[in-house]
Amino acid sequence: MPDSLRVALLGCGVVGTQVARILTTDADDLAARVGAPLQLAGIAVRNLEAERDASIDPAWLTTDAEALVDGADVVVELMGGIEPARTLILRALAKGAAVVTANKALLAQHGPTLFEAADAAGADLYFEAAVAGAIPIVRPVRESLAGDRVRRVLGIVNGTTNYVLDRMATEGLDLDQVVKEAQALGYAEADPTADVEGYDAAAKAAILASLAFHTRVSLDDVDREGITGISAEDVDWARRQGYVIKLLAVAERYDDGPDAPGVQVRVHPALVPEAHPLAGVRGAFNAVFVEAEAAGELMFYGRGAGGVPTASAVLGDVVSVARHRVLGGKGPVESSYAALPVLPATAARTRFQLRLEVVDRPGVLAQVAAVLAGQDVSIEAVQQTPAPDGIGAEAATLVITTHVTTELALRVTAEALGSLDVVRRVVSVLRVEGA
Ligand SMILES: NC(=O)c1ccc[n+]([C@@H]2O[C@H](COP(=O)([O-])OP(=O)(O)OC[C@H]3O[C@@H](n4cnc5c(N)ncnc54)[C@H](O)[C@@H]3O)[C@@H](O)[C@H]2O)c1
Ligand SMILES: N[C@@H](CCO)C(=O)O
Ligand code: NA
Repeated sequence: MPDSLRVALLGCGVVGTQVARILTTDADDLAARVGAPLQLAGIAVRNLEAERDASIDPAWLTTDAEALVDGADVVVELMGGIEPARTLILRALAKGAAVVTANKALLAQHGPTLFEAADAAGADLYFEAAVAGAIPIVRPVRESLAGDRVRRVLGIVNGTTNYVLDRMATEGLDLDQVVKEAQALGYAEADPTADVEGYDAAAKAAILASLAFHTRVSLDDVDREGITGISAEDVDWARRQGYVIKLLAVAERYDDGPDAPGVQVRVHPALVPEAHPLAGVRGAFNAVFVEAEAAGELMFYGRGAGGVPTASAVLGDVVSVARHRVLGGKGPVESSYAALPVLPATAARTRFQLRLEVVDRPGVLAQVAAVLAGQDVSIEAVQQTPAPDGIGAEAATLVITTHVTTELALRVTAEALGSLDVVRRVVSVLRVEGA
C-alpha cells in the first residue's frame, strides 16, 4: 500500500468530533477503500482544555491550525463561519492539499474565490455535507446530472424549520412555542435566526442553483423569506384545503417569456399539495426534488443535519479526494460557463393563494375579481366562508387561488386589494408550489 495520507481536521464540534471518531474506528475499511491509510494528522481547536467526547484523544489537538494545514494532504474544514475558515482553505489549496468542507455559509458567499483557487492549484474542493447534510445531492447534481438539463430544484433543506412547521401542523401549536421546543431538543440553535429567517436555506439554495444551472449564484442573489410570518391559523387553513406549509428552496430556469433565459432562486414558505412527495417530509428530515429534462423527476431524501449523518457525507468526500491522490485524477472543477442572468424576486413565477377578510354584500366578489383581472392575474379557484368569530357580521373570508403569475403582478394585486373599501384585511399571501 502507498504511504498514508495525512488528514487535518479544522474544528472539533458536532460534526468534527464524529468525523474524527469514524476516521479512527473505521480506519481499516477506509484504507481499503482509498488504497492507502488515512492518518489523522491532528485537529485544530480554539481551546485545548474544552470538554470533549471520550473518542477524542487530547494528543490530536492543536491550536496551530496553519501548521496543521501545511503538513496535510487532505484538509477537512468543519469550523464554520467565514474567517478563519476562508483563509485556511485558501492556504491548504495553495499548498496543493485537497479540501473537504461542510461550510455552506462560506461557499454561498465566497464560492468563486475558493473554486478558482482550487482550479489554479489543481486540487479538489468537495462539499457534499454543505447541502442537506447526509443526503447525496451535491454529487448527483454535479456529476450524475452533468449530461442532463436541470429545469427546477425544490428543496426542504433546513431541518429546524421543517420540524417547527410539522409540529405546528400536527399539534396546532404557535411558532414561538415550537421553536422553544426545538431548542430544548437541540435542533434549533440558541439564536435561531439563521434557520427561522431562512439564511441557512438560502445559502444551500445558492449552492444548489450554481451546480444545477452552471451559473454563479451567491447568497445575495437569493430572495429570502423565513417562517416567522406563519401563524397557527395559516397552517390550519392550509390543512383544511389539502396543503401543508413547507419552507422551500426553489431554483428554476426560465427559457420562455421576457426574462428568458434566466434563473430565479428563492426561499420562502409555500403551500405544497398533500399528494406531493415533499409534503410527506416530516420532522427534521430534508428532501430535494429535482426536475431534469431527460431524467424527469427525482427525489433525494434523508437526514440533513446531526453530527453522525453529516459525518457520512464528509467522509464520503474524504474517500473520494483521497482516492484521487492514490490513483491520480481529480474531481470536477466549478462549472459556471452558462453564466445565466439571475432574475430578481419580482420575476419569480408561481401560483398564489390570497386570503382576504371582506365585507359580505353584493358586488364584492366582482370588485375583487376586477383587481386581479387588471393585473392579468388569472383566478383558478375561489372559496368563500362565513366570517370567523370576532370580525363581525356581514363579513366573510375569501380564499383566492391563482394560476401561475409573476411575483410582481401579485404584489401589485395584493396592494390594490388591500386598498379596496370592501376588503377589511389581506390576511395572508402564500405561494403554491409543487402543484
Ligand atoms: N451540525 C450539523 O448538523 C451540520 C450539518 C451540515 C453542515 N454543517 C456545517 O458543518 C460545519 C461545522 O458545524 P458544527 O455543527 O460541527 O459546528 P460546531 O459549532 O459544533 O463546531 C465548530 C467547531 O469549530 C471550532 N472553531 C471555530 N473557530 C475555530 C478556529 N478559529 N480554530 C479552531 N476551531 C475553531 C468551534 O470552537 C467549534 O468547536 C459548519 O460549517 C456547519 O454549517 C453542520
Ligand atoms: N441548522 C441546519 C442544519 C445544518 O445545515 C438545519 O436545521 O437543517
Ligand atoms: Na449532502
